[in-house]
Amino acid sequence: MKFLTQTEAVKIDEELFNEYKFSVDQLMELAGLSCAHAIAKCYPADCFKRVLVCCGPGNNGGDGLVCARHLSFMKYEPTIYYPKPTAKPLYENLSHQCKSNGISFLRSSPTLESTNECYDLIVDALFGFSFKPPVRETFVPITEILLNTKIPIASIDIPSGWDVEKGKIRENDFEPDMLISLTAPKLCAKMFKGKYHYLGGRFVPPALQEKFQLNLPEYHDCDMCLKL
Ligand SMILES: NC(=O)C1=CN([C@@H]2O[C@H](COP(=O)(O)OP(=O)(O)OC[C@H]3O[C@@H](n4cnc5c(N)ncnc54)[C@H](O)[C@@H]3O)[C@@H](O)[C@H]2O)[C@H](O)CC1
Ligand SMILES: [K+]
Repeated sequence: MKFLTQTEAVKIDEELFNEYKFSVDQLMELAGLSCAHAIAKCYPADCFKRVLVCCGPGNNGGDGLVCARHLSFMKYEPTIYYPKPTAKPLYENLSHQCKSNGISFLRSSPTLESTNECYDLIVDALFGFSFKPPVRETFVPITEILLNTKIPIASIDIPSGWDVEKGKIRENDFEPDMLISLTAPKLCAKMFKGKYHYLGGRFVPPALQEKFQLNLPEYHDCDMCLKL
């Protein structure tokens, strides 16, 4: 299986939109749904009910909003922390759908103590493959919580803050318990040492897989995600 550079990840994304005519909403829905499925396989709702979903300003954050909505249908109780909501219809609609499904949004940053006390699992949907270090000020408190909490963290696509290609290179980069690589793993995933690595985003057309020589393993039956 191929591990993608940042440029390859961006190129595949562009081809899905431009050549294959997917809309971002379509892919985000499938990506977020596959993350919820992978999480449900590893952290059952009866033990990991209270989930803090941390969402960033880009599409990784959008995946998080979709994931939170699906988790709420799977007997979890998600809470969303979305410190920099993006003023675009896509994100506003996703937020609205979460609220309409009874999911609450935190008004201010949680503390390490409140996080440890109130949640059983954290979903990291802060940054994906377009992240450029260093982490900007708004997101510093939450990344410090991710670094110091003992609650398991499931990262969507990239552990937020990691270099997309070189991985965990900074002292304060946190170590997630789970990584769900979307489309194909990025190079940083080679450094992942957590318990569960899943592949999600079962939407890559065979011709595109071939063109980028992704060499993806086969998904089973009707599964949305695959344990790597
Ligand atoms: N093809 C696929 O597999 C799909 C993947 N999806 C998800 O989309 C992300 C990539 O999304 P993108 O919008 O390009 O970027 P990010 O979410 O990674 O982040 C951009 C966002 O973050 C801000 N930002 C960047 N660096 C920093 C920083 N140092 N500090 C603070 N903020 C930062 C930037 O300004 C933007 O606002 C991919 O990983 C998947 O998760 C799609 O959902 C479906 C298709
Ligand atoms: K992430």
